[in-house]
Amino acid sequence: MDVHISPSALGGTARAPPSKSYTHRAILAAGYSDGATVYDPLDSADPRATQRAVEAFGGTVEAAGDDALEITGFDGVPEVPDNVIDCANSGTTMRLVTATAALADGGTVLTGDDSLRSRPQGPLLDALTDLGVRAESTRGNGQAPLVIEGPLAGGTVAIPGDVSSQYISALLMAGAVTEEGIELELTTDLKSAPYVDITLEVLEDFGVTAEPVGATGTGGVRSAGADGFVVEGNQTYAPEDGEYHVPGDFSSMSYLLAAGAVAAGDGEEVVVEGAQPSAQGDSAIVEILDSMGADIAWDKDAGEITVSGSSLSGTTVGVGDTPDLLPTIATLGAVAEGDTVIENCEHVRFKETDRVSAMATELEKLGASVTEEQATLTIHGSDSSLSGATVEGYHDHRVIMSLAVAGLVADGTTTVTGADHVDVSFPNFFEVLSSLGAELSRE
Ligand SMILES: O=C(O)C1=C[C@@H](OP(=O)(O)O)[C@@H](O)[C@H](O)C1
Ligand SMILES: C=C(OP(=O)(O)O)C(=O)O
Repeated sequence: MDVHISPSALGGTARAPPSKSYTHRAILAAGYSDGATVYDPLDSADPRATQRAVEAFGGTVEAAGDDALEITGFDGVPEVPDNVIDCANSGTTMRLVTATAALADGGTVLTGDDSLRSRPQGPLLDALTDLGVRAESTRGNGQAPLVIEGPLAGGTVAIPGDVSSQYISALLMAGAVTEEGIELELTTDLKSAPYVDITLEVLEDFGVTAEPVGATGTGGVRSAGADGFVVEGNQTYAPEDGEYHVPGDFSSMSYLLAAGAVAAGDGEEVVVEGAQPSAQGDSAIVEILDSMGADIAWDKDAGEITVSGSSLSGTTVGVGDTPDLLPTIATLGAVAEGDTVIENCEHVRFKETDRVSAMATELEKLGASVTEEQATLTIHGSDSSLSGATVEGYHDHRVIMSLAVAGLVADGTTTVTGADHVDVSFPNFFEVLSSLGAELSRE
C-alpha cells in the first residue's frame, strides 16, 4: 500500500494504541506463569509473533472479549516446539523468546523476515553459549535463523549492553525460572536502559524480583548506569488477581504529538489520550517537543497530552535511552528553524532498517538538509524547505509514520511507499491521522 499525504490542518482527540513493549512482556510473562489475563494488549503484528511463540512452547492464547487475552502458560517449563518459530519482523520476540527456548530440554529453531534475519543476535547467542546452552546462528554470522538447545540452568555471564537491551530483558525473564538464577555483568554501557526498566516493572507486577547492580538511576531510569543485573532462580510468575493491564504506547504517541505540533490548525489542538506515566523512556517526546518550543501540556492524572500548532526551533537531543524516537525527532528537525542534532544514535542502525541512514536519505528527498555521521544525525532546519516527493518506507513502521508526519507540512503531495507496515505497532495509524483531519488517501 502507498499513502498519499497533502498539507493538512489537524485538530481533535485520538487515543494512543497500547504499548508494544509492555504487551510483548505481558504475553510472555503470562506464558511463564500458569495462566493470566492480559487486558488492553496491543493487537498488531509484532505481539502476535510473541503469542505464537507462547503457543509453540505449550501455552494457549485466546481472545477474551474485545480487549483482553486469556493466556494459559507453560508454568516455567517450555515444551520443545514442534515447529520452527517465526518471529516475523519482531526483534523483541526473537530476543525474548531465544532465552525462553534455552529453557526447553531440546531444540528450537527461530527465524523471521528479511529484516529480522539481518539484525544482530550474536551477543545473546554468546551469552547463552557461555551458560552451557547450544545457541547458534545457522549461517554462523550471528543472525537468524537460530538454533537453540537447552536446558539452561543459570549462572554468571558477561554481555555487552550497547547493541540491544533486549538481550538483558530476555535473560532476566528466563533467568527467574532457572535453577540457579542469572547474574549479568555488562561489558559496555547500557543503551536503551528504560526498556530494561519496563522489563523490571512487568516482572514485579508478575511477582518476580530482578535488580540492577551498581545503577546510578540517572534521570529516573532505574537501570541507568548499571554494571549488571541479577535475577534469582526458582521464582514463580503470578500477577495479582491473575490480571495484567497494558498502558498506552509513547513511541506511537510521538507521531500524533509531532503531527499536532507541526500541523494543528489555527486555534486547534490535538489531544492524545492513554498517556498514563509508566517506565517508557519515549515519554521524553513531551520534553523534546517542549524544548523545541511546542505548546504542549501533559495532564498525567488524566493521561492526556495536548499540543497545538507551534513554531519549532532546533534542539540537541541524545537518543541513547530512546532509539525509537529518532525518526520522529528527525522529522521535527526538518520542520524546525535551526539545527536539530540527534546524538548517541549508533544503535538506531540495528533496527528494522538502518533508521539513521533511512531518515537522512528520505528527508533529503523531501528537501531537508541533513548531515549523517556514524553516531550523530543533524538536520539543518533553516536550510530545509519541504516539498512533496515519493519517499520509501523501508518496510519500517517508524520510518513510515515519521515520513507521513513530514507529508502533513511538505508542499504538494508526499507519497510513502509500503505504508502497510504500520501494522507492526500501530495498525490504524492512517485512520487515526485521518480522523484528526489529515488529507490522505491510500492505494
Ligand atoms: O525491549 C523492547 O521492547 C525494545 C527495546 C528497544 O530495542 P533495543 O534494546 O534493541 O535498542 C527498542 O528499540 C524496541 O523498539 C523495543
Ligand atoms: C525496533 C523495534 O522493535 P523490535 O526491536 O521489536 O523489532 C521498534 O518497534 O522500533
